[in-house]
Amino acid sequence: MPSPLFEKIALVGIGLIGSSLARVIRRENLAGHIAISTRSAATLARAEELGLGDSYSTDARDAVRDADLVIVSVPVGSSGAVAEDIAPSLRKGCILTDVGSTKASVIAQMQPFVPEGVHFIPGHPLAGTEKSGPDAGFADLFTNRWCIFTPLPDTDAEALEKLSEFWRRCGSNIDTMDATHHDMTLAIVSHLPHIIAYNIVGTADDLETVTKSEVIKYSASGFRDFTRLAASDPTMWRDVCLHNKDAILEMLSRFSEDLASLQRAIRWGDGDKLFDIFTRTRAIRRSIVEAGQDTDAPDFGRQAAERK
Ligand SMILES: NC(=O)C1=CN([C@@H]2O[C@H](COP(=O)(O)OP(=O)(O)OC[C@H]3O[C@@H](n4cnc5c(N)ncnc54)[C@H](O)[C@@H]3O)[C@@H](O)[C@H]2O)C=CC1
Ligand SMILES: O=C(O)C(=O)Cc1ccc(O)cc1
Repeated sequence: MPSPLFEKIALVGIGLIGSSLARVIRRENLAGHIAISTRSAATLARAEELGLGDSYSTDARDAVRDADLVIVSVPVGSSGAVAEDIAPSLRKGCILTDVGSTKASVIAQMQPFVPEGVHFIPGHPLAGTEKSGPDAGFADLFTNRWCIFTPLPDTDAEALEKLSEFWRRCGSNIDTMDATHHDMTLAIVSHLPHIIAYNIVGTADDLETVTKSEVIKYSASGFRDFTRLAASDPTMWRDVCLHNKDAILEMLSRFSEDLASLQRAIRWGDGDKLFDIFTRTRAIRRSIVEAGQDTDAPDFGRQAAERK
């Protein structure tokens, strides 16, 4: 077993992502000490019952003191308040990172509070589920998933490499990009799918002719995938929408234009157009599967291991 990468890791927020980190940090022996902090006493008590850490506090300042890695895993709208709270207790030389689904807003909220000598490296693991809370996490969540960093111009290369090594040991592949590009990309591949899911499930629920029991009865199809996404945490997704507003609105307007074009093809019976669009999108799915990127495939783990 290699020696721990960090002496003390502080996890601020112990929901799906924080608790998955706690579990993989323990399994891979990545920290000499895991300090856990979260706002709610009940959540903290549950984390303790689950044995996720070595120390527990509702006071984030206590948890981060002497930590050489601090990971903030809270809804993106709370990042600024957390940064302001913990700033005076951060150890000089420590790495401060986050896992938020949006990056420009998190940087704007957190950076002003980052003390001189602390390495702030914004991050985002592209791994998750519709579940939340400390019971929902699992150690393999990050296996063969991307973790994207959006470093700032003055980010220390050594600190970035150390944090990359941490995420590699959590099982992830690393990529870096600027925050604006991240937010645009994630708006289309992650934020819009969730918004569309919330919308379609809400629409179905509103329809008086499609009673709730029919929604349940016939949902063993594409609709079922939407209901999974639409069960995602409301606080988290409210914050994503409010904090990636411009990119989401841009992608929604493109989406609406393309949907209107599809609607027109259906209205006018333009079968060729429909066939062309559906053929193009099928090719995209096939290229994902052929590239071995279909993480839902039953043998994805094996395929990924063989590629390494
Ligand atoms: N759920 C997912 O699939 C993914 C989520 N993310 C990001 O990870 C972050 C955390 O999400 P989850 O773990 O899913 O959420 P969660 O709802 O499971 O957990 C959030 C945690 O933050 C704590 N918290 C909330 N406000 C706080 C505050 N002001 N101070 C201290 N603690 C606070 C809660 O008590 C809870 O422990 C979010 O920023 C989200 O955008 C990133 C990748 C995937
Ligand atoms: O559950 C799913 O399908 C997800 O897409 C999970 C997810 C949600 C938010 C992120 O920022 C990253 C991953």
